[in-house]
Amino acid sequence: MSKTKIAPSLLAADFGNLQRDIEMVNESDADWHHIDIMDGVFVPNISYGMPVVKTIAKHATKPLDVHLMIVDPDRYIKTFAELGATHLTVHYEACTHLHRTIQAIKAEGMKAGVALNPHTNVNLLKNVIKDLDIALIMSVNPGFGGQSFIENTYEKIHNLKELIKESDAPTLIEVDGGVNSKNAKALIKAGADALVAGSFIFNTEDPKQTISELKKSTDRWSIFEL
Ligand SMILES: O=C(CO)[C@H](O)[C@H](O)COP(=O)(O)O
Repeated sequence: MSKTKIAPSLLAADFGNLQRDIEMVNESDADWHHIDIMDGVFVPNISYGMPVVKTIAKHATKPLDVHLMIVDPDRYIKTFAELGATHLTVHYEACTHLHRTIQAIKAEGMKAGVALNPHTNVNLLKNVIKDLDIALIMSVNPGFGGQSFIENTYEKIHNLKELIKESDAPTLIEVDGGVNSKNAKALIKAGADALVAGSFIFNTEDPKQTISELKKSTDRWSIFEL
């Protein structure tokens, strides 16, 4: 089993000290910066837009894992590529022509991801799974940080892992929402390859240390214990 990626969600960072928090992630054991874009239409919240992403990209030294919680994401694929996104994830529920959208993301040189809301069945990815670099399972209803983890996520991850294996697809499973040190082991056991965590990391005294402990635990579980 390969090592689990850790992606701190900058939604929970201190925006008055954004550069400091980005540099903390740079220097930490995290693998990716996770960037949540919310439009107030697809989800009932607005996060931040292009000027902030540009600032993040200017200071970040790790891959930029951008999660678009917006309607009609095709309009912004090129823009996010130009801003420096390395991974671009769109929502299944927001795409009428999902196959075309995935190809457009790849054509811009980015890894392509598709996110599923908690109610969306993983089997709906069957016809695109081989094209996907990332399948992101939302373990909360998207729109806000700090929500409680939804328990049926484990079963969804398990079913998605089966689909990936059956299809011989290269897809990583990313989990986002309410992730912490208590549920991380079960998530990896179910098949998660990447964990997004916001409040669990940034609401601690020493976020860098929290990342380090999470990374060490997940490495151990990935390699020795599961
Ligand atoms: O996509 C998101 C919200 O829609 C966030 O990435 C997610 O909620 C992470 O925050 P937390 O770890 O605090 O739950």
